[in-house]
Amino acid sequence: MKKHIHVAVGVIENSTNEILLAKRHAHLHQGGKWEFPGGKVEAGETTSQALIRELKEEVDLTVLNTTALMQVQHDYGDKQVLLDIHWVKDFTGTAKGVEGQIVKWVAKQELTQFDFPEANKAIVAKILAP
Ligand SMILES: Nc1nc2c([nH]c(=O)n2[C@@H]2O[C@H](COP(=O)(O)OP(=O)(O)OP(=O)(O)O)[C@@H](O)[C@H]2O)c(=O)[nH]1
Ligand SMILES: [Mg+2]
Repeated sequence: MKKHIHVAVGVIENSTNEILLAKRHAHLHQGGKWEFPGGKVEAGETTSQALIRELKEEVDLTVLNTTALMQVQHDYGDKQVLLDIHWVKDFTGTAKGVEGQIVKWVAKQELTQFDFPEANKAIVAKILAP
């Protein structure tokens, strides 16, 4: 049976309106592509709780609050994902790739130049025309 996974995804925006991207490790699903940091929602967590946990684990940011932005469902063939995307503007700390991944703050207009997983096209469109 195909795997269905629920993913909390953060569009993290800093005070100069840049968005944080991370590069997925080559061995992961959709490896080598850029992503918005986040990860799987675990049993008993809200999306916001999952995102707050993941952003600490992955990029060492302390998030105080998130706001729901949109949901995107996508079938990769091997896997079906439900991306639950939240805006994150309320955080402290300095972003770093805790798991050795490259992280980068990018101006919104430059987002179209990055190679994202297919499901992310709708997210980039929403960021550019909210
Ligand atoms: N984090 C994240 N995942 C995305 C994005 N777009 C997208 O299709 N995905 C997919 O959603 C799933 C998220 O899984 P993940 O690898 O981040 O999950 P995780 O952090 O909990 O990792 P884990 O597998 O080590 O527990 C992957 O299949 C990934 O390909 C995105 O922008 N950010
Ligand atoms: Mg992840």
